[in-house]
Amino acid sequence: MFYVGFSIKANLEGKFGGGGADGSILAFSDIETSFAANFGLDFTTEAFIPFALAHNVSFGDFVQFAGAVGVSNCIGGPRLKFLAGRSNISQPSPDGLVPEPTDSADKIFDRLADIGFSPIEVADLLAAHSVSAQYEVDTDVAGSPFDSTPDTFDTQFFVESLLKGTAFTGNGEGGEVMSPIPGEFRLQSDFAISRDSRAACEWQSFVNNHNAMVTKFETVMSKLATVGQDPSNLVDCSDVIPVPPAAKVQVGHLPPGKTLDDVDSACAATPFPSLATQPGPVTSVLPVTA
Ligand code: HEM
Repeated sequence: MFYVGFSIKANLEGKFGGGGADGSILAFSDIETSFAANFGLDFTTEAFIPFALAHNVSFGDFVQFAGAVGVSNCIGGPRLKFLAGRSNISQPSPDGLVPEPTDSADKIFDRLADIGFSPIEVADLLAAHSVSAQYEVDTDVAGSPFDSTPDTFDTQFFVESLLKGTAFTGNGEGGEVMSPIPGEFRLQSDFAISRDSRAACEWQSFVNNHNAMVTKFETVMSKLATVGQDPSNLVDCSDVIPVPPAAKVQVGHLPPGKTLDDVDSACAATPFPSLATQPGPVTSVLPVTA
């Protein structure tokens, strides 16, 4: 839900490449929620639009405000910067700008480079999947989360995404690959990025460093929130964003039953850190209720 339709390349070529973080997904929700990559976001846009209108806030500001408040509710979450003052005039984004779970790492890195993000920054952004679940990739297992602690903004997503996959949680279609824990859903895109040499060391660096993960996420989210905008025209209203509950742990753990042998080490420069295995029986992960 944080994505922005924008293309530096198209804009340079004189074509409309999307207005960036301009709230066009709310202004033109009927058009943009019909794009395959935005499937299911109609529930969110329907909920957001009346709030933004009732409080006379631009759609672009409202999307960023809702995202910042949303993640601030998560234990260990970031306190995202919130800049206000985006214009409420936008055009519908072109289709095809939002990455899909079936995309290769090359395709995603090219797409994100076209809005100004490096592969390392893509890894930083994907901390968002620490508090995420899927509802639309496989509706039969709606709510299956991307890590075993979807209510906590912790490093488990980075740990568990590097474990060898053993079984499908869903039907294995639409961008699902095998996950290491029953009930956990793994996107092919996360699998590919976590093991790609351009992002793998950044990805691995977070497994035992919660603060670095949060700080880097805050930085890249500031950038994402102003794609297509001139930040000097916006006013810093970050004081209105709540302070998230503090993280309980800095270092991730291997889930019960897993050892370092189950890790796909993908960073050539540094060995995977020696994480403890959580004691107890092997469990499965329950779906998140929306
Ligand atoms: C880089 C490529 C990315 C791909 C291919 C991707 C793909 C996906 C997919 C397929 C889902 C499940 C949607 C559903 O079935 O309901 C999802 C969920 C989510 N993603 Fe991403 N994502 C990417 C990057 C990001 C980024 C950069 C952010 C934020 C900074 C983000 C935030 C989220 C959130 C918050 C959810 C959970 C939505 C919910 O719980 O309803 N994703 N992502």
